[in-house]
Amino acid sequence: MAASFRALSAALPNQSLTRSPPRFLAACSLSLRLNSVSYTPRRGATRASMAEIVTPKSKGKVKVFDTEEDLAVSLAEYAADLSKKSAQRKDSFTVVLSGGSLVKSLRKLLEQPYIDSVDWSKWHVFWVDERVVPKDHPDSNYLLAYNEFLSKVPIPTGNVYAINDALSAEGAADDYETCLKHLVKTKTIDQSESTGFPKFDLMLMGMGPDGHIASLFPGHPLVHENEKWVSFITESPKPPPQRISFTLPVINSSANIALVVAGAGKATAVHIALSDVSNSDVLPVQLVEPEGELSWFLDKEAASKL
Ligand SMILES: O=C(O)[C@H](O)[C@@H](O)[C@H](O)[C@H](O)COP(=O)(O)O
Repeated sequence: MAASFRALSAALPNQSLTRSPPRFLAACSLSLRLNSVSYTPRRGATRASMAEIVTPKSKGKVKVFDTEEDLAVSLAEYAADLSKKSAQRKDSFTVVLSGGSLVKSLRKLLEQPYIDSVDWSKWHVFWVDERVVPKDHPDSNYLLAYNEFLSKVPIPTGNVYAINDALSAEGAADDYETCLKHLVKTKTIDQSESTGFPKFDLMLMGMGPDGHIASLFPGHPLVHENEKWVSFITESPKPPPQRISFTLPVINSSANIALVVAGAGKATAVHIALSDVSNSDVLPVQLVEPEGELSWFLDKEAASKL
């Protein structure tokens, strides 16, 4: 698909709201269909070029952007739309963040029109995983999100749910689970009618080059935890070793999940996740199948093996 994508993106800049006829990509193990779309996001944002890959529903909607900058523009529009729809319906918009490069990709929400139009007072922010370090430690996902995003938007401080960094990994996981249970009881967080697990409005996650999501790593037993809401790991292959993580059933009870993946180092895992190649060790990312909608935001390097 690499060559087809390059050809398509070269053709995109001069189009406006046009959609080319679907193209079938013989090179893919899955019959992926590519629709090219050039669109102008909301007033104030710059134009972005994008290709959509049509996959079976369970694999989600896949958008491939020419650049990470275009990806960030579209991600802001996506998050702002969900925030608006949710705010029309209820008092809270529950958003879950991962660590890593995802947070930087949220930067366009800090610009117009979103910074003024999003109802930040309704946002409640959680972490799908957190490193068990003090909140002011450079490895802290909370610190990263605070520095890059949370300190720049008017989300009430009481709506930001960081872990208790005075506890052990096990203690912090239990404490976070108790916090979620309380918020489900008070109806700040929705609850899935089918699974009983919390149902977050939007989960924004990165993916590691090995196909891990949150702190669910390939081959680790935590991937199969299906009772707890939040669990812990003390020997994470990605440093630091001590982490807490939402479990897969919580992740999969979400109303919306965005997997935000950029860079050539992720291309193999993206290919495995979106194609039908059979691999003996299923990657955690392959197990993401939310109750609601799954959307992939890829740059062309991450999509280069599709
Ligand atoms: O705390 C963490 O380490 C993360 O939550 C982790 O799951 C991350 O999202 C991926 O490793 C992708 O990270 P990058 O986007 O930085 O590669």
